[in-house]
Amino acid sequence: MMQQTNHEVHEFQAEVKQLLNIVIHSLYTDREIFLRELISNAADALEKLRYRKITDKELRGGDLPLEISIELDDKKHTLSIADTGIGMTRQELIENLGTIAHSGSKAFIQYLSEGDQRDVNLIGQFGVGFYAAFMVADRVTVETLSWQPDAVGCIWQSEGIGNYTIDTTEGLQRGTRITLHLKEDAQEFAVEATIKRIIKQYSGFVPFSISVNGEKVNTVQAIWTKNKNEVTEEEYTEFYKYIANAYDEPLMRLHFSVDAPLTINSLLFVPKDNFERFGFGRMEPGVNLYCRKVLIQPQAKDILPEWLRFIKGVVDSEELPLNISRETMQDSALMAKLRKVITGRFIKYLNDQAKKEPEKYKEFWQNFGMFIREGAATDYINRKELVNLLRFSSSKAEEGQLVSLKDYLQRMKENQKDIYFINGPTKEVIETSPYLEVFRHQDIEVLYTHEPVEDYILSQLGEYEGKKLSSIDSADLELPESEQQQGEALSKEQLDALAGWLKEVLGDKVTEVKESKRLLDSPAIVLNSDQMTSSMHRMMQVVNKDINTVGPKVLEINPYHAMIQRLSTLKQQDENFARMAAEQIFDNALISAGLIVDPRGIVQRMNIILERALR
Ligand SMILES: Nc1ncnc2c1ncn2[C@@H]1O[C@H](COP(=O)(O)OP(=O)(O)OP(=O)(O)O)[C@@H](O)[C@H]1O
Repeated sequence: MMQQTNHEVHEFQAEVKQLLNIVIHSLYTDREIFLRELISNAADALEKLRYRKITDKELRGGDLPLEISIELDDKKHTLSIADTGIGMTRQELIENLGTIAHSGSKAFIQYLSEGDQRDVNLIGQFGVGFYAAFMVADRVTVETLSWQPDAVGCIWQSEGIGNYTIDTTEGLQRGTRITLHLKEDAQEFAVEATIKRIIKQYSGFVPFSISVNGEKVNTVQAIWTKNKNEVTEEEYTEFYKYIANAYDEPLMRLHFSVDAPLTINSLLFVPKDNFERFGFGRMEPGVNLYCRKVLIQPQAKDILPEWLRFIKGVVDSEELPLNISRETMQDSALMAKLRKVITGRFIKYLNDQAKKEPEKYKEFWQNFGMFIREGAATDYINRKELVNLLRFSSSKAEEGQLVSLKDYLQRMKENQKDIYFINGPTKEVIETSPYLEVFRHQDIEVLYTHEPVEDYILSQLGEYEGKKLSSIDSADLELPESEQQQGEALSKEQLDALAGWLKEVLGDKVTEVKESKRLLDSPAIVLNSDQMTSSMHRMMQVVNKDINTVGPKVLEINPYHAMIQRLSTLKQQDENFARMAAEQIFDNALISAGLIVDPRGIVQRMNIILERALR
């Protein structure tokens, strides 16, 4: 190996420079969060060491107590925070404190640099925590020695502008000491009372001893192993803030213990916000796996199904062997059992919440409904229960009111065989579409779906409690019996002739043209004869970047509609113009179905039609 030079100058990665620039040059009210970020990194390093101790015999400083010590010097205006965790090698220093690896962080920096008063409190959630030190310091020194027996002690230093240096050094003990040389306007952070208050506020639940100038300031406790009535609301909230890296209160909480088939103590939280909704990329799982209060795996991947990645919390099971390796964890029967119990319990909890606290469930649904839908679409084991958690708006729901399949079932008409649904981007758009006409007329409720995945779930499901689930843009729909429409209509012969002619004009775009039994006010409607709904077709158009991927449609026409009657006459008098009108009627129907139509043809046609109308 090449001899390392003692002194090296490195440049920060471009994203880090950008981030530091934001951190240094903007004024934030909550600068004190920097401390929580550093404490949380120290605690992570200690957790990792605790794990190493179980798996690696060859470990430096095996007898050192696992703790965090903060030293303040209000004369020199410094704050230092030391931990006896895993430390970092020279290479790790370069990777960890010179670059940003997490892809979500890049999106986050983008977000921060776009607004004036962006919420910098989000910093901790995007893996850029360490750099928060530069909110209060104009120089930061990191002294560190890795747990690995052959590692060399290193000193990292930077003023947060452009570059940093690394030197090697002797005489360090295992772990990391970070020293902040406080800015002139941040010298309150060398005051003992201030620091103690901040620790109490943000880091009360760090599971390692924290001392300030030699005096211990926190009480270490694993509240998930306690009884519910022994834990206060404040303790729960504080614990949540600690494990979820959050600054607010959780939306929901589930604390439970089971003894069979496994001994489990678990404390799970649903956060207030869902960052995935805002385009910050896919969330990492947020549940830590413990065995008798010892962290076995942080952010464990296999303890919950993927769609539950929004949950933060702790699962502690006595049956987990302490030295279980991450590989065996993945496919062990034990993990599968744990996953089954916890997932089942959480789904049941949500169902109970929906009954007990409907308003809260509504808030949950608005933020996290996407995960429930994902679960219902992908998790075959739990689909049956997840379906009960789905919510929809509907033709009978008030603005903002949510309807479950069960609600629908309860108020269904006696002779009604199907549960009807229809897709569309919003409630307003759906309610002006022709699909609803006959259902509104007969006072039959229709559920509204807004995402293709909902249509996918409902069609996969096929039926609910013995009632068929039917999309009302389907061609072969068994319509409820309705009374004959009144008024003037095309005769049977006229209708057949018009339908035949339309089929010829529209060619491959339609499989069939026929009289509609479901229209009252609209001239025509397009329907699907495959198993897809129009929103699924639309998604295909977008994914394939080709609007022609929509298969042929069934076109139904309304013989009572004046436009259809005139078209029937016009096709004899001026066939060219009638063809144009027919194509326009068809395109209008596609648009009503929410499909993408080539605007060029429409505009050209509309100009000719308008010119004639304005004559
Ligand atoms: N005290 C420490 N001991 C050992 N490694 C550390 C320490 N502080 C930081 N690191 C390393 O530096 C990396 C970057 O830290 P940073 O706070 O920027 O992000 P993070 O900790 O990964 O993300 P988050 O703050 O969201 O937990 C950490 O992942 C860790 O590997």
